[in-house]
Amino acid sequence: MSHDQGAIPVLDLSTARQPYGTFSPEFIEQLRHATHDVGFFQITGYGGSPGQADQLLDAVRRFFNLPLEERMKLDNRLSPHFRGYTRMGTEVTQGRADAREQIDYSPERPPVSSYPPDQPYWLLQGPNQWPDEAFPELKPAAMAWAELMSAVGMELLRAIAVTLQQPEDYFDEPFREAPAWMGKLVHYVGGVVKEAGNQGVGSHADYGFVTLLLQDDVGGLEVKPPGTSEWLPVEPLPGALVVNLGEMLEVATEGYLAATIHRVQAPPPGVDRYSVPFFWSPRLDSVIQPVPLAPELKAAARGITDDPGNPLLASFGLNMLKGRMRAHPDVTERHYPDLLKRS
Ligand SMILES: O=C(O)CCC(=O)C(=O)O
Ligand SMILES: [Fe+2]
Repeated sequence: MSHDQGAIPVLDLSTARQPYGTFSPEFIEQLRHATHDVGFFQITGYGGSPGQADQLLDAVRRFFNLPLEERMKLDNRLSPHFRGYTRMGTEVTQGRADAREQIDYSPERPPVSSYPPDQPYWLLQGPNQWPDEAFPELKPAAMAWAELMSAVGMELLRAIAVTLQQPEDYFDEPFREAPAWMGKLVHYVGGVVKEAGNQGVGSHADYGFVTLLLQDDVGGLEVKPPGTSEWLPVEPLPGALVVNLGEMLEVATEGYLAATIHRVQAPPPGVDRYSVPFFWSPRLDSVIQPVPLAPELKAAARGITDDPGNPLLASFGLNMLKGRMRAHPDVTERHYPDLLKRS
């Protein structure tokens, strides 16, 4: 059963499969509508331990309440892998500061010391930065969330493969062994970052396959469904995750599935908003091949976004690196001035 919120579908992931294991045709039809026609939706019934989501949001809130001096020990400018703490108002989207601070984290893997010049994305691999002394509970909570979200991301992608009339394991291969997911712990403020104005985070699409977003009850997230020009607010729904489609699905399907354009309005002055987006993403060296679409799906494909300011790349690693460099020009300038010239 779905309980849609106005135009925004709400799907119960616990009903996705039938008792004997295959996806339920009813769920697949709801998902096809949600992904192709609307472009984003919310899911409930995604599992996790009781209270896990609320406890994580609470931990995120407590981290951002630590003295700035403690947060700065994780300064992302110290990380050549774009990991750690981004100070308030220093991330850039659409050329403008965002009214948020955040921790970015990904799988803990050893840094790659040398790589071919055409594979610069290996620089994204490496260790995270955590407040081990000031707040030791944050890392296990964030990593447990990433483990849960990886399972949810894989399950959703299997269902999406079925909506595309493919076998359910169609997208499994690029995620094998070393998926390059990324999690963010985010704090938005109102009235603090003057240059940001009302931009919590500017209009963008995410660069992976699917994004699973946990948000508190403040609101401010808005999306633009494919082929429309109006922003729709995504009201917080307790117990649900918001799902966005990323650029890799647009590339793979020639736009039958469009990457969801979204933004966040900064909260009113004095109000704080917390969220935890999780980007379910494949290996850095994966190159996404076109899905062999049946004629009726091909006929409904809208083509790939042709934005000279944001060319979509079939190489996931290059697509992610492009996004990371653009969002964090200070990290890029400090560690990769040559790459900056090349791009
Ligand atoms: O915080 C949110 O609601 C969305 C954040 C987002 O879109 C992002 O970080 O990519
Ligand atoms: Fe996003």
